[in-house]
Amino acid sequence: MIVPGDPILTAAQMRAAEGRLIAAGSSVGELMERAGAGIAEWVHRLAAGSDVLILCGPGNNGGDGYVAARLLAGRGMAVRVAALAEPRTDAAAQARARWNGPVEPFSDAIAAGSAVFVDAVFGTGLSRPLDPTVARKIEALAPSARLAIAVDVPSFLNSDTGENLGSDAVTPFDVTLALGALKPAHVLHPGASRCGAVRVVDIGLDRADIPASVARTSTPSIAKPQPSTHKYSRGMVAVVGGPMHGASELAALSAYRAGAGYVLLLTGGLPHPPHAIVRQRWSADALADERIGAVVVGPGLGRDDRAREKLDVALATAHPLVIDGDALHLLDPGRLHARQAPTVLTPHAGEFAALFGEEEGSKIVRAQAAARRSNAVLVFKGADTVIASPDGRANVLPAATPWLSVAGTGDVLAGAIGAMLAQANHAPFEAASAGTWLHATAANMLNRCFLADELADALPYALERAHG
Ligand SMILES: NC(=O)C1=CN([C@@H]2O[C@H](COP(=O)(O)OP(=O)(O)OC[C@H]3O[C@@H](n4cnc5c(N)ncnc54)[C@H](O)[C@@H]3O)[C@@H](O)[C@H]2O)[C@H](O)CC1
Ligand SMILES: [K+]
Repeated sequence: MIVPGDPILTAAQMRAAEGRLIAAGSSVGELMERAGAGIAEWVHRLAAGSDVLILCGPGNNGGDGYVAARLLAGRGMAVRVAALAEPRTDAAAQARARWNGPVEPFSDAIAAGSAVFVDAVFGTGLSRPLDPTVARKIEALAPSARLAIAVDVPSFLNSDTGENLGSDAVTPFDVTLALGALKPAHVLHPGASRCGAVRVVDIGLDRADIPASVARTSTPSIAKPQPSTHKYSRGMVAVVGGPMHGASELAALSAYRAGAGYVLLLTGGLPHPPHAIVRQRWSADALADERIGAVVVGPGLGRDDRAREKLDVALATAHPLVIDGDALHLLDPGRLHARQAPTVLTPHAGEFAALFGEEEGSKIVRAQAAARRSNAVLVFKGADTVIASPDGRANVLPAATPWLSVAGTGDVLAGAIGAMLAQANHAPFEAASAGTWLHATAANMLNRCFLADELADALPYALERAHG
């Protein structure tokens, strides 16, 4: 149900892919020519005749810049080139030698500025924090230009993590031209918000030859109900409630809005709208119904002994399980290995750190490690969301609308994932990815101040898009 999205490669994976192309007969110079040609094409199109300033660094990112400069000048554009340092790779030195125009000192170019600014200072090779004066200069040029374009990644970003290794300026680029494939910096916070629109430039990497285990989430393919469909085949979701009724109500509503056929809310109480939610009191055998396709536990559960008992019952069932909110605070993730049915955990950064510690590495790497350790699918939430499977696959959903920062949206996410997980033909990683996509897409469609209830109500419109 998840259509493979654009692959996301680390610097080491990019180097390995480049190495395979070179082993098959290409040279670094040829790859750089392709990269430079792709950049020149985009800059030519976007600059619409304006003059262009290209800042080149010492490595192959700078080499791409020299190639683009030569090709743009060849197309009659006014191009200036400035260098931070002399080329340090053979390919970059050759690219510079083929650039016939002058190379200005870095500081002079900064002072003069230009209508279109192309940042080819550092790419995937940035290995340590940038000299702050250099970082500040790059970041000063971006807002002063009519258009700021980054080659591969904005030069102050750690390509593998999306961390800012420069100054704290937040001015984004307008466009980032990712060479060959996306990098984590294009999808992970804060890098993603500095990149502007990201376009992938083809440099001849064969899609079949590059790792696809980490990808940007694409639109899932979710089947519409068919004439033979009945409420249980659409999925029965049981939401285990607790003292905070609103949270479990939201999860239950959301499960229906994301397409579930039957939603059981285990809180008891008098009937009240929406009447479609079947309310029952909690009992130790409340989850015994074999028709239950997924259980959601955590929203509004509380953290007392009674909550712990309910979580224990849910863990002991053979139902797929979404563990969210309060239940994450009660959980020992080591226990999940004993479960036969799949488990999805939905922590935000604080809950993630409490469960798995503050480990090194990008959000993708940390989510992958936690998924392996706990034998669960991880939905590591935040401005960006990483969905990781114990088998090593990961999907990244770049930042959705910041209007999501309101109470109850996490409960809506848990319910949407529950609905996806409850359908018999949905595997857990795909279900978690699809639920996360529906949630973000509904929020992006609203894209204004909303209540979590309204977000749940918008899910059917996102679902419609996923029907193709
Ligand atoms: N991989 C591919 O398939 C292709 C990549 N291309 C482009 O090449 C860059 C990566 O090139 P690389 O030479 O490895 O790295 P950089 O250009 O990013 O710079 C490395 C250079 O800079 C020095 N350095 C690193 N950090 C710092 C720092 N903080 N301050 C000062 N200097 C620093 C480092 O020592 C090196 O000397 C990739 O992004 C693409 O743009 C190809 O052109 C096409 C194929
Ligand atoms: K760059």
